Amino acid sequence: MMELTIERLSKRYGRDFALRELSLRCEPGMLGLVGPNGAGKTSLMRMIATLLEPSEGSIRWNGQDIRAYGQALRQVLGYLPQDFGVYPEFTGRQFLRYLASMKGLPKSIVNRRVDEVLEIVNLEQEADRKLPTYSGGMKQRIGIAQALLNDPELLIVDEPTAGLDPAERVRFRTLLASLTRNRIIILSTHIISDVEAVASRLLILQEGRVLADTTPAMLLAHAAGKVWSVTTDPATALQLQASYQVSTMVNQMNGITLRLISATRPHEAAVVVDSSLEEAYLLATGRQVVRA
Ligand SMILES: Nc1ncnc2c1ncn2[C@@H]1O[C@H](COP(=O)(O)OP(=O)(O)OP(=O)(O)O)[C@@H](O)[C@H]1O
Repeated sequence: MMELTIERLSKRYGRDFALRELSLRCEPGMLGLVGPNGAGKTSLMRMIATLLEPSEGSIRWNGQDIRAYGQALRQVLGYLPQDFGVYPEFTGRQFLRYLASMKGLPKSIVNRRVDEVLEIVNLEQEADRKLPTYSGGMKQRIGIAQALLNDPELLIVDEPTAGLDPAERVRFRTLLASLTRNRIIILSTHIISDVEAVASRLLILQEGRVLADTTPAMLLAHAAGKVWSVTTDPATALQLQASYQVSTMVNQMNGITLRLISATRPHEAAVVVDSSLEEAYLLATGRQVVRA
């Protein structure tokens, strides 16, 4: 059995809620946790990882309160925090061996398991280099490697692609996609394309509340017919930008092409286009734009 159940979970700092009455039931697959900075993603993940005490509510793993698991939770949980620091004096391999013993892996299997996780994250070639010589993407892959040492059933990854270049992001995404079988992965990001192809479910948080509990397909379906493209002169483009949510604006030979989000036709020359997931997300989270 693999089931994470969260009921009416809240986190308060003084009078401010970082998270407010969140309820959620997760089964194997990837849950993309998306929302702007400050939405409450890190607070939620730290509470699931038992690093932060909830103000109210419960988190259960297979029916049992996670705090009751104590040390046994280390067998189940893998966590890559947002501010994952590495020890400069270690090589990748030494670092993983060190963490493996910290996590209580039996001595007899440490070396073998470290080799296995190095292979999973494709860092065998670089394993004997010192960590400060790693690129941002390689550091994040070492971060995933350490989270995988215990082959966790619940893997929590907080904003792993921040600071990575596009090629490293794609590579990291592919790596995570390969890990979704037989485990629950919770991945937080404010870059929707990070979870687009891999998340079976999207939880959109805003100001500590669940704005939508949905799937990429459902989010896209909701945006159908509401994304438009129009090519126009610079003055009209500026007017449209002031009145609508604009997702892209590209200078062309014959004017400026805008993609914008609107329930009704925003301009007589506008045509409906297929929505990207990012546009569907903008639609779901966007503030109501007051028409000029
Ligand atoms: N230790 C703290 N003391 C006071 N307020 C806090 C503390 N930690 C977080 N908060 C507040 O709680 C809210 C949610 O923060 P949280 O870090 O969970 O959001 P987030 O979605 O992970 O954002 P980010 O992507 O920036 O980490 C924010 O308004 C934040 O300022």
